[in-house]
Amino acid sequence: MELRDIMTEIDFVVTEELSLLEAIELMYQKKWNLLPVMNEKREPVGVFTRSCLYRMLKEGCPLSGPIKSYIKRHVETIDIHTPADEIEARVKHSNVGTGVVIHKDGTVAGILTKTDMVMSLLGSLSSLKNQLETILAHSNLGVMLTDEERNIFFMNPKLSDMTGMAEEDFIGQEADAVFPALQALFSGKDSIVPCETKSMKTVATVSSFQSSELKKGCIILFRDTSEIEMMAAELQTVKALKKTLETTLEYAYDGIIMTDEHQRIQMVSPPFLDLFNFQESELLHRSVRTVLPELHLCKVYKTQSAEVSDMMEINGIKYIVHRIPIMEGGQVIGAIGKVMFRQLNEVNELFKRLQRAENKASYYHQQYNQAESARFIWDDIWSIHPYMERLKLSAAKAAKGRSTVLIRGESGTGKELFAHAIHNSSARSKGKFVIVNCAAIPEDLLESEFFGYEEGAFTGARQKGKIGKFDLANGGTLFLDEIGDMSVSLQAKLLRVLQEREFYRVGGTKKIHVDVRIIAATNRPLEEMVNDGSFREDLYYRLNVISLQVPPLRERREDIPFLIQKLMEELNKMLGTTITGLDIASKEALLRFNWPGNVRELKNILERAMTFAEHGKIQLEDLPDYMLKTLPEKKTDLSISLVENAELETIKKALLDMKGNKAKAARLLGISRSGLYEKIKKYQLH
Ligand SMILES: Nc1ncnc2c1ncn2[C@@H]1O[C@H](COP(=O)(O)OP(=O)(O)OP(=O)(O)O)[C@@H](O)[C@H]1O
Repeated sequence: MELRDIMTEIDFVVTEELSLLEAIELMYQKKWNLLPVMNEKREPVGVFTRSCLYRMLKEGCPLSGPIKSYIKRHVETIDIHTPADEIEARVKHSNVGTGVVIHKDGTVAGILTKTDMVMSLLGSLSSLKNQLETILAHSNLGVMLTDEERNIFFMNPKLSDMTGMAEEDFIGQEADAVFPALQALFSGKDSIVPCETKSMKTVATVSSFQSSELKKGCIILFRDTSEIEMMAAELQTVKALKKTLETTLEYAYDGIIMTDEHQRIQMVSPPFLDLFNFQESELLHRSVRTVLPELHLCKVYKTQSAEVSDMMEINGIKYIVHRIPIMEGGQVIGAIGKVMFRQLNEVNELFKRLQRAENKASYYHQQYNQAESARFIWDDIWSIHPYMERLKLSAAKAAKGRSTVLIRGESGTGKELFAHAIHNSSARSKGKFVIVNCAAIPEDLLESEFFGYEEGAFTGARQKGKIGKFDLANGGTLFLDEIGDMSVSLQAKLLRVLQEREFYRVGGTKKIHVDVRIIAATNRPLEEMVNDGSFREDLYYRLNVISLQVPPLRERREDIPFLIQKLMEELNKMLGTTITGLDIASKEALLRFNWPGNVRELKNILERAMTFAEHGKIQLEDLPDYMLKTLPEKKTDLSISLVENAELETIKKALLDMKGNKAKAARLLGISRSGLYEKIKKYQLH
């Protein structure tokens, strides 16, 4: 097209006197984009464009008066020698501020351009384009642009990665031919579609664009779903972990509290809430320092190290607390507080039990070390009962001689104690005190236990031989406990040794002479056994040279309080306890009980009660059921008044303090001896 053709479409207007307003009106009326500008000789000097007008309006140019001066300032002429076709091209493609200057003869004088305007517009457009390109290049979304016909004209590097194809392979292609899945997007059926690409799974979304400046078309975004799947899986794991943690906290035996890096409470276990009587809402997201200062959890935020097994006291109750910081990258990002409370008593109890067991073990160890030597003396036989005191005196006298002693009495009355004390106060006290429990050794071993055996006496027997108890006790005392339980045949052998003071070892031929003192004990009715033939009469007479009868506890009830006191002192040492006494009810129960097992039973019951006692004193509930159930009824004729009761207690105490000495007790009480005897009779204190 000739330039002339362009210009012929435009009416030439004399603009010398043209006001701006008129120029605008003219351009709008004629729908012109260009307004040729003529000089006074009606020669065209330039072209005025709509954008020039807009700019003038924006800059606040007066709406009247000639525009020539403005044109002179803002419109410039380019080189006249510019080739016509280039000028034509530039005119055609120019949007703003460009015009053609035509000479009177119709030849082109040059191009008028608003260079500064065009350049700045182009400059900002290109920097915007650069920015867009950078964003698209680094985006982790695949981006594809299509024109109105859905032909691809752009794709970013990420989409090349996703598809494994170069940009050139796509450009110009129809998008839905390359990705058939996109048809559903273009048709509006789906707003998001899965799209299999070569290297990964993606989903695609589409949105259309339309601009007067740009072409119409679509933007298609491809998103890598493996990332989303990974995030979803991670989220799932986090959710599962949270649930596990919540369940653990719910069933944790201890009180547990967790805080974040700002010391705000994030989680609390139900036992913790129970313990401090809180609702969860009162603690969650609040500062642990404010709501639970006594926990001192903030310490670990400073020290950054765990504090394990600290003792804490809240409202007078002791707890064990662990404070543990949660660290990440050398920073405290939270803390855990663990309060142990329920186990504390159990731990204490276990600890106490362990201590008792240890004490007991060392006690027995001590006793074991003392075996084969008599451990007890007269002072170890605790009693205030006059009969017992007399018995001890008689036994002490008997100890001085060489005669055999037979100690009779119910089980647990202290017969063995007497045997020890007799040995210890005898001339043989430096010799061994050897105990044989005739009821505990199997019948067929009893003989070898007594007399020992020679080397090689039995096949399979210990080749070295064995020394018997008689041998062992040579020069000392042999205590034959439970003598009534010995077989008749062995009774004969024993009798022979007692008579001849000599014996043969099992399998031996050599006579062995011994100097042994025999003390025997039994709770069996030997006389009846002699009558029915189960105990040899001659042995009975041989043993029954000096006979001591130890009375059962129920026949010497005055001894009970004294024994309780002494046994408790001993047991406190042995068990490591600090029990100070008994309450009235339990004391009364112990006094009333019949004690079939005598002192041994009393000792066992006290040991058990002291183990269970929790308040420093034994109470009724600490005594065994079997005992409480078998308590004899209170004697009605003994029902006494409060005053009498006080009197009875005072007399008992006086007797106890004076170790049963009635004369001293009467003096202590300030009454006559006969007066005391009367009271003893009245209160059946025998
Ligand atoms: N008077 C006492 N003083 C101190 N402890 C006593 C007294 N009487 C008995 N005991 C204690 O009672 C327990 C039983 O005593 P012991 O073994 O001497 O009785 P026993 O009559 O020999 O019994 P068994 O006939 O069953 O052998 C022992 O622990 C002993 O220390």
